[in-house]
Amino acid sequence: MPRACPLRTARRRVSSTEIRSLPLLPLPHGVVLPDMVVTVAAESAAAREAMSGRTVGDELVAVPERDGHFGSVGVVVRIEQRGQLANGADGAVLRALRRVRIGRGEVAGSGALHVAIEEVVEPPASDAARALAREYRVVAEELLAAIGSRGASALLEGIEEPGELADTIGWWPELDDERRLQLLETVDPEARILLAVGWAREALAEARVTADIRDEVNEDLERTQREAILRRQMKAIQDELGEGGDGADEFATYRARIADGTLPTAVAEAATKEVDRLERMGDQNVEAGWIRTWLDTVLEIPWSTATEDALDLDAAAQQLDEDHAGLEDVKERIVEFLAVRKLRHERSSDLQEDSGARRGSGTILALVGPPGVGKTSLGESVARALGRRFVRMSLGGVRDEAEIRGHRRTYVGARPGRIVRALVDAGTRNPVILLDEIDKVGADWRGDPSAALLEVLDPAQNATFRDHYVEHEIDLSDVVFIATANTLDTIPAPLLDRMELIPLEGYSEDEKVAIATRHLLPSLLRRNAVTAEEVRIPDKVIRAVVADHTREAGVRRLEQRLDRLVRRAASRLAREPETTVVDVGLDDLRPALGPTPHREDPAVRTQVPGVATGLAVTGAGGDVLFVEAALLPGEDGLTLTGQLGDVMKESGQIALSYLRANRERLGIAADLDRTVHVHFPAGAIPKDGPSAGVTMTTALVSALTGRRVRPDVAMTGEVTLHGKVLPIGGVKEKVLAAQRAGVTDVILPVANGADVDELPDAVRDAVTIHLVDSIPEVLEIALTA
Ligand SMILES: Nc1ncnc2c1ncn2[C@@H]1O[C@H](COP(=O)(O)OP(=O)(O)OP(=O)(O)O)[C@@H](O)[C@H]1O
Repeated sequence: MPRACPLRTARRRVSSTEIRSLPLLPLPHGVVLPDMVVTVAAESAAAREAMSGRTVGDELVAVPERDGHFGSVGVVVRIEQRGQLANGADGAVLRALRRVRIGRGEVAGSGALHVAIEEVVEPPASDAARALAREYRVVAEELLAAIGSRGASALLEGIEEPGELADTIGWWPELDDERRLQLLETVDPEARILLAVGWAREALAEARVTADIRDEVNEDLERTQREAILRRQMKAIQDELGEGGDGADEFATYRARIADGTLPTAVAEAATKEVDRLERMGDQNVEAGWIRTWLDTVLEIPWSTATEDALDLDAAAQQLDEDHAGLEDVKERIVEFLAVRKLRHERSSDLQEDSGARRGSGTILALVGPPGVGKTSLGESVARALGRRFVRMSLGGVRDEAEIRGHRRTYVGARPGRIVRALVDAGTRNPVILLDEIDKVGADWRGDPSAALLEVLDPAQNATFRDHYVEHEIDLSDVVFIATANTLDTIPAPLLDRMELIPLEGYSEDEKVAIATRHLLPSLLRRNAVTAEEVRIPDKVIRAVVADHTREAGVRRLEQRLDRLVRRAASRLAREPETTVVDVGLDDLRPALGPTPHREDPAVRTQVPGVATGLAVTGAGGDVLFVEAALLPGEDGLTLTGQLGDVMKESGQIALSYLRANRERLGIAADLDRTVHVHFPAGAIPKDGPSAGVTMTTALVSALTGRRVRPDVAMTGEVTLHGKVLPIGGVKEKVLAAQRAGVTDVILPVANGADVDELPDAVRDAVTIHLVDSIPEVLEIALTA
């Protein structure tokens, strides 16, 4: 809120410290900022008095007046012109010169109110203000370009001072008066340019959305008009050829399609009405195009076309095995899911009363895991096993409810939502629809797509799903929905409740090599039209690609790298007729794939005391992360940096409190009443969770005692105030990440013992797992002597 102070009208002489006084021109509407030229009507008595007897060249001070209060800052204005305005009122053209603070007021002999003004001396611009000014220039130019007013940016060119530049945001016509007032009263140039940058960015975002909507509308209108013109031309040509193109054929075709008995009665009736309307309307009407699009959509929806389910569970299990190496648990759970479906199907007549149980499967499978672990391809396998069509629907970045449920037909550019489009793509009413990246659905002012998804996924409601565009109920109860997600954190709870979660973890090196030889390579060879006899890639080469040229939880990048090797070999075969076999060896990796990518190496990072190697799970799988701790002079306290969430900050506090309480036992001689700084590098990535507790504590003890952390040790675990180590999630992901980073020893909470038993043998052979119960045990293993 702008600051306002009641006008003080003490009848006394202006004190000598107040520099000068000027007649006060009240501004009940609008705000005048320095450098503006404005026309003002002397409407109120106060304004008339202020202007009476003033001529061109005289100065006044213009001060915003709101609810009988004057602001504390005004602008000195010079009269440029006097005269009558178009409405007969007395008026003047004023040029605003500079900001001044308003002091005491006094009524002069003429009856006009004079106020003392104090010149504002702006401090020299700081570096921060100059940086903001540069930023402002960039944003303002983009803003002007977005509204098609590029030339106007020249106006900013001559303005050097950040404070002056900030005032130009006041010219933006959409800026409201309250903000203009705030701008006027913000005397500090750095604070002012900061405001201007923020508002300019906001205006830019709005202008972009408006431009997008305009483009969409124009595009649709253009398309409709173009279609109308083409139809007219087609008709003219048909007339010329004597083919009697009076459109009768088109209507007859629509009517025949409606009459073929596949549409539900209500839909058939509505469609017939639309054909009648179209027939009456004539091609010139833009609406004709919209009706045709609607009819085409409705007629394309597979209202009653369905595939017959193959419910042979052994065949399904075999299909899943053929398509995927490993993943035994996952495949087993999918077969269980199919078994339940089969039972429901067979017993559906017994379940007549319970419509929820009768319809569909009741639950939705959700495959959750890092990228490239085979979630999409498992979905495809399920479709193949059931003998159903498969459609993938990517939900990444969907923020608009209409994306799911369609736009109403009254909306220009309306079209059906993705669910309907997926059914049309499948061509059957009972496909497998993969809702890809359900964790990336977001909500904003356009509505919440997850509400629409909830309806789609709810067996009690999805038999009567309504798309806004189609305007009729569509039965989705026979669709099998499978969702995929990288993480559960961002999935709204009500959606999660509907889903049966199947976690997929990352693959170990051996598993990756097996997937590559059994699945990826054969299909890559086929795709590049060569055989395994012609292009030979031995296991040791694949292993080297896995270990040195990829660093991922899944096999997506591995597939790309192998594809590059196969393509190079295939192109050699094509170019050199004398070559019949290409043996890809270790020496070929560097020329084909480039140097091995740079790694954050724990051995390098932990060369100084105060750095410990932790393990974390991100949306992309497991990863190592380093925690740095340092002791600084200053007040006692804890500084945590690196974009940490609240839970992580709390575990920092816990670590420090534990150290304070156990100083002697831990051999800490350093003074703990100083500032302790803990930083998580990769500061651009937000991090949260309690599992970095042991890593923080270890880094702190290392910094405080000067003992380095062993370079080959990585750790994870939550810590309590008493130094107990509690269990954490994502053990397999974390251990695999440690192995990829060349770590040989991993410290885990003892309560995670069961997870360790589940690790592949090869992984357990490669790294030594230490199960610990308390911090002293961690330090014993992790710190060097
Ligand atoms: N266990 C496996 N056996 C055989 N092939 C696999 C296995 N896991 C992954 N793949 C293959 O790896 C490739 C990438 O898998 P897919 O696209 O299914 O990953 P995803 O988990 O869906 O990833 P994203 O989350 O990025 O969509 C595919 O070619 C897939 O066939």
